[in-house]
This record gives sequence, C-alpha cells and structure tokens, in this order.
Amino acid sequence: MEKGATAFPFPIAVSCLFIVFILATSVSGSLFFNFYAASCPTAELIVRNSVSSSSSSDPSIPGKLLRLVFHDCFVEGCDASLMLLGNNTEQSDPANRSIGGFSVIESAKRVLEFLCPGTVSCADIIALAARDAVALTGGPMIQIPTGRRDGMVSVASNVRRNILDTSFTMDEMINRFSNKGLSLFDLVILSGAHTIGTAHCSSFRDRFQQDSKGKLTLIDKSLDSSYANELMKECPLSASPSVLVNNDPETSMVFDNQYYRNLITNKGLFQSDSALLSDNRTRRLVEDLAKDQQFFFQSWGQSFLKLTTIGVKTGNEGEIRSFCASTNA
Ligand code: HEM
Ligand SMILES: [Ca+2]
Ligand SMILES: [Ca+2]
Repeated sequence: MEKGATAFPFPIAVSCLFIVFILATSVSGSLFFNFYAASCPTAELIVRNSVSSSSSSDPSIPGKLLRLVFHDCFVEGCDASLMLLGNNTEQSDPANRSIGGFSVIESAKRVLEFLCPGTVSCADIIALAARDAVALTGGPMIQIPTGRRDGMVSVASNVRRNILDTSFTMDEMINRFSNKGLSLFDLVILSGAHTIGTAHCSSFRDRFQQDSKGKLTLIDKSLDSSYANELMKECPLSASPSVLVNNDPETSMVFDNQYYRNLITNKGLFQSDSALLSDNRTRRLVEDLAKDQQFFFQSWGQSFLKLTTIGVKTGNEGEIRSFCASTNA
C-alpha cells in the first residue's frame, strides 16, 4: 500500500465503529447518564426544584415520591403506568390507595413540556424525583441514567400479583423481588426506604388482636412492647382511617440508617420489616447496616439503580406522554 493511503483508514474505522455503537445502543434501547443533556439540559434541575419546593411546603412529599417509584417500577416496569387515570387502572387497586405525590410529577412535567415539548418522559420524572427526595432528606445523592419511555398499559389486576404485602413471609418477599431481578440484598437495602414516610393504622393492625371488650392486644411477639403500646394509643380501633403513624419512630424526616437500628430494637413497624431481623438469611446484614450508615448509603445507590431500571421501555417503545395522567392517543 502507498504511504499516504494509510493516514485515513484508522480514524474512519473508529468513527464508523462509534456511529455503529451509537445506533446499536439507541436501537437496543438502554438508558444513558445525562440522556437529556442535548435535548433538554435543564430537565434534572427542573425536577429537583419541583421536589424541593413542594417538599418545603408539604414535608410528606419525599416519602410519597419514594413509594411512588417502587409501586410504579414493580408493575409493568418503570414506565409511569401508575400515573394513568381511568377505569380500572393501577391506581384503583387498594394497594395503591394511599400512594401520593402525583401532583409533584405533573407540575415538573408542565414546566418541562413548556421548555422542551415532547421530550422528557413521566417515567424519568418519577425516577428522578424519588432520587431527589432521598437526597433532600439527607440521603445519598446518586446519578441515575435516564431515557425511560412512558407505557401505554395500566391494569388494576396487575398490581396485586406484583406488589408485596406486609403479611408476606420472607420467601414470598424474596420471590417477588427475584421476579424483578432484585436480590435478597436489594430487599434488605430497599426496605430501608421505610426510614422516612408514614403509614395508615390499617397497614399494621394485623399485629394486634381485638379482645372481647374491643380492646387491642399485641399478638405479634416480634414487636417491642412499649412501642406496641404507643402504636395502640395512636391507632385505637376508634381512630379515623386517615390517622398516620411514622414508619421510623425516631427520625421520620431523615433518610438515615435508623430504620435498621429500629429493627434491632424490635421497632419495625410492619411485619415485613420485623421479618428482616428474625430471618437468619438477613439478620447479619441488618446488623451491619445498623452499625454503618456509609455502607447503607453506598448499597442504597446500587439497589436504587436496579429498582429504577426494572423493565424500562426505551428507544421506540412506549411514548413520551404530554400529560402524565393519560396516554397521548
Ligand atoms: C418489602 C416490602 C414492602 C412492603 C410490604 C411495604 C409496605 C408498605 C406499606 C403498607 C406502607 C404504608 C402505606 C400506608 O399505610 O399508607 C409503606 C410505606 C412506604 N413504603 Fe413500603 N413496603 C415495602 C417496600 C418498600 C420499598 C422497596 C420502598 C422504596 C424503595 C418503599 C417505600 C415506602 C415509603 C417511602 C413509604 C412511606 C409512604 C408515605 O409516606 O406516604 N417500601 N410501605
Ligand atoms: Ca409501571
Ligand atoms: Ca429515618
């Protein structure tokens, strides 16, 4: 080959490979860090502002946003299926009755539709908002990839067979998590979300029994008795169905490892929380997390990344909704 002819092939080959790589990754549909860097550079900032301004006027918002992403991602993947309104959509299942935070997602979406119409998915806003809710309450700030697209399907009957109930045994919980590609480790780490937020009395009433005089008594021996007494006081049978109890009786507004310290002192609110301490497969991990907040935060980053990539739709799948509560068609 002539001397000068060798000057071009290498860079050309490299750029061809680069183009093929770009095409391949966008067609095969993966998420990217900073997916909106060119198409909507302020996307993540807008979501963060929306989460912090709504949380400063309503401190219950971070907990709501964190639960919202869990219930979205476990049903049809992280695709905002949970936001669709209509007859028999996911929101009509009783497991989703107390889900909130939708208005925060919608308000970020309104701003983003104004700034970059048809670009940022509701599914990404949900994942980013939950990420920001954790950071805002003192948890780790983590980078998450974006590029999720919004789903078209939302059916109430899909909820019950994917979401977990507080009455589940450890095996049932492990099973539901592994169906989503999540491990036993992820189960213990992501349950740490209960370090913030609240619950309705009905969510843990099964740990008490009503005696012949209508008085509640503790039947679940894995609960600390003075904590149980407090709960019975806050949640008598006569309590209004709207009464709320803190998930973390110590630091309910702070995303920290207090949840695991509560488990060790038998103050896990739900039966499914206490199970993490009583089961031999998870006790040691709970103890390690209770001792080491850095370890919890690092692990949270890994497990949250897995949670927020469950069954994502990318590339040409799904759509970018104009309003999160309805599909475009
Ligand atoms: C492992 C099985 C789990 C069960 C059985 C469970 C169950 C529950 C229940 C019953 C409530 C109270 C709902 C109410 O009464 O209003 C609740 C609240 C909450 N859950 Fe879970 N959960 C689980 C895992 C998770 C995960 C993985 C996350 C997120 C990563 C999460 C985040 C939350 C948050 C933040 C709240 C508070 C919601 C608020 O303040 O409005 N949970 N959970
Ligand atoms: Ca979903
Ligand atoms: Ca806490």
